[in-house]
Amino acid sequence: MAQIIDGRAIAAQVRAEVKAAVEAWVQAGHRPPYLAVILVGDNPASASYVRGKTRAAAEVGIASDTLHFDPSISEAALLAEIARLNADENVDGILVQLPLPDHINPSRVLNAIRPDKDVDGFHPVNAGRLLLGEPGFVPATPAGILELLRRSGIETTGKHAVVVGRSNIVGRPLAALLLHRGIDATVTVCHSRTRNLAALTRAADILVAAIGRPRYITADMVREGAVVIDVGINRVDDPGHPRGYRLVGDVDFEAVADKASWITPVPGGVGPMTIALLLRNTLHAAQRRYPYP
Ligand SMILES: Nc1nc(=O)c2c([nH]1)NC[C@@H]1CN(c3ccc(C(=O)N[C@@H](CCC(=O)O)C(=O)O)cc3)C=[N+]21
Repeated sequence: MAQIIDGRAIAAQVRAEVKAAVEAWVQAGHRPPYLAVILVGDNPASASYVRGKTRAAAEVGIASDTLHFDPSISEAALLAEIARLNADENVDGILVQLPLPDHINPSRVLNAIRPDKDVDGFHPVNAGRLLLGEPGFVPATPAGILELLRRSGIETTGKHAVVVGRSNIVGRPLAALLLHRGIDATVTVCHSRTRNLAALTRAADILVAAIGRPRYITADMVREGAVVIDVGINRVDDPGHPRGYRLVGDVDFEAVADKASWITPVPGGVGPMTIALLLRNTLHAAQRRYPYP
């Protein structure tokens, strides 16, 4: 049976560190870090993630506002809003919650955010810096995964990490991070067109599932003793549950836990780390630091 990587506990530790650093920053005479969150429309999952982020920010002493726009807002109006936040010296971090409505081009919006306020790390400048191994903002989910590995004492040097998923917010930046000096994993990136996926996932010392399909990774796809990181957050209907749904990951948890050496649960694994690392990025934005996890 695998050891469970307790993302809630590790995230609480990161948040406590951020809280202490924010206190020291304010003690030194600075105003508290400030995060502007842009939420367009009323996707219930997005609204709930945004509430989670702003609540967690308040708990560590980071000020924030959620700018909530009607789904009919034009791209031009949204860009004007970002220009205003870019120019506002009292705004340290800007986060545009994804997904955006279909009539808005997400890259045009993300590219408009000043890279030094881009606490999500989605701007091409930050993506490029990450690829080159230069200091910049690292997207919170990949940074959180590295922190989970590091704080669990899991060795990455020379290990074969197999990342399933090539999204701009998880798979690609995580692959870049795993290649960094000091982390030194050997990285394979798989995706929906990969042939014989199971043969590749079975070769993983560290398997990261960021596919977006409930319980896609089954026990036969996992090598005995592998470390399994589940990035999936899938809502599945569950009438027996108070919310009417339940969260499941991209990994068939019970069966895979029997083979793995370490595994992250869903909920309580990567999700809470995403929020904690966003807070750390916001602190670093306020300090005009280009961090490096
Ligand atoms: N611009 C942007 N930045 C993001 O970082 C971003 C985004 N857009 N769009 C959506 C995804 C998703 N995401 C999550 C954050 C926290 C949890 C989280 O805390 N999950 C809890 C459970 C929460 C619950 O119970 O609903 C857990 O896994 O334990 C999940 C998912 C950030 N995202």
